[in-house]
Amino acid sequence: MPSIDVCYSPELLHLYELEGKAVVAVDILRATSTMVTAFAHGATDIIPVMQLEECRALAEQGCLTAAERNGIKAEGFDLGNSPFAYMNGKVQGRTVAITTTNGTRAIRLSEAAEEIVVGAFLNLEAVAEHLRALQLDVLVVCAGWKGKFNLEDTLYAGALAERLQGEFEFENDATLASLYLYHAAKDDMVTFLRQSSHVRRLENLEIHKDIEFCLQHDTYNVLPVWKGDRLVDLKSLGVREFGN
Ligand SMILES: O=C(O)[C@H](CS(=O)(=O)O)OP(=O)(O)O
Ligand SMILES: [Mg+2]
Repeated sequence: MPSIDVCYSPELLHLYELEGKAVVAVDILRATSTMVTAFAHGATDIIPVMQLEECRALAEQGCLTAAERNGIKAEGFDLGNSPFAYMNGKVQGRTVAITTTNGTRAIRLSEAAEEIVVGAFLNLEAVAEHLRALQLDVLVVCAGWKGKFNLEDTLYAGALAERLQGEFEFENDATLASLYLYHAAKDDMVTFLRQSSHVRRLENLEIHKDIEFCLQHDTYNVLPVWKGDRLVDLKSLGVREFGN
């Protein structure tokens, strides 16, 4: 039986073997939720990069550029990190180059893995289905916040563990702890997260709508995976609700 484990921060990745594993990179608020939304609304591919300058330079290759630092859209870029900015047709048929505070870092630091999948509550079942078919050991890599633990990515790890329970062995207590937290939170995650650091940090930025949206389960049948130097959607393009 394959296993599932959870790494609470990209800074802890040196403790884990990535070779031969499937990494699920997650940054619920908001980078990976936004990437999933971008694919659901027609983005052809996404290039996650770590630095603002690297991202800016990709405009010359015809990319739409998206950048966020500390919750705010960085100046001079086409888009920020709100999923709602990706729903208006702007990304249809386009390559999006994106850099965010935490999420793009989690993806790029996982490149030694056999497979990198981008996870969010929005595409939870699409990722679970893919992992069942792959039969590789899984490591959920939480983006956290600036190297530290966060609650929302841990809840996602718990939700994925719940979907895979019985089919994947729980590698250690990190998976179990994530699952217990998810059980405590799942009936009302918005309230559960009210005291969390991200929600408190960004409460003045009026992103409550974003938070509620990013906590919705199974909205999109989208499966972003790392291919070469970018993310592509294995389920291909277009706006689809789950099950269609
Ligand atoms: O835009 C976000 O939600 C966060 C901002 S912050 O780092 O929590 O201030 O960035 P992300 O890379 O999506 O975690
Ligand atoms: Mg985050």
